[in-house]
Amino acid sequence: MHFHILIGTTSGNTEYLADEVSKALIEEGHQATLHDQPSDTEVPMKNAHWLLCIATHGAGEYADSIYPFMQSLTDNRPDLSSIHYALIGIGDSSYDTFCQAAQDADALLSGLGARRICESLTIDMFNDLDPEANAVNWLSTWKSARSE
Ligand SMILES: Cc1cc2nc3c(=O)[nH]c(=O)nc-3n(C[C@H](O)[C@H](O)[C@H](O)COP(=O)(O)O)c2cc1C
Repeated sequence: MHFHILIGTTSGNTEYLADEVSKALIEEGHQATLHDQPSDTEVPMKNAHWLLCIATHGAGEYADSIYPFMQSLTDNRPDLSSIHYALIGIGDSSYDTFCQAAQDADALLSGLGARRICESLTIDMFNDLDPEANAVNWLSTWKSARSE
């Protein structure tokens, strides 16, 4: 299966995490394409599996690299009914707006018809000692949801 990994990062932590997830998928024989500046000309907008890895910045805002893509979805409202997605939110629980961007992305995508296939993972950079390992472990949740 081919997975498109959409990265929302400002300072690079999420890119590192997405790389580790991508390696784990490839080791299992899947294809993975990393989109470090997602755009609707490059990310397949039909019949695709997306894994969004999104950090929250500002006061609950999308991280810089994915902000334009999310804005484009908000403005253009494409039909995403053939998209399956899963979501890893990255944030810091010392902020009131903990992982707000991932929650907003979830609401936006489901409102455009995309189907989330498993519970999202929330990574707390304040407390989580090994975020990359947590994300790779969580992949098994996603994989078992796909096989149902
Ligand atoms: C200026 C700034 C604002 C932040 N705002 C939030 C926030 O509102 N909510 C949250 O959960 N985390 C917030 N964070 C924490 C980041 O999500 C966390 O540091 C994350 O690892 C950044 O990922 P990145 O390196 O991929 O950009 C903020 C971090 C910074 C530096």
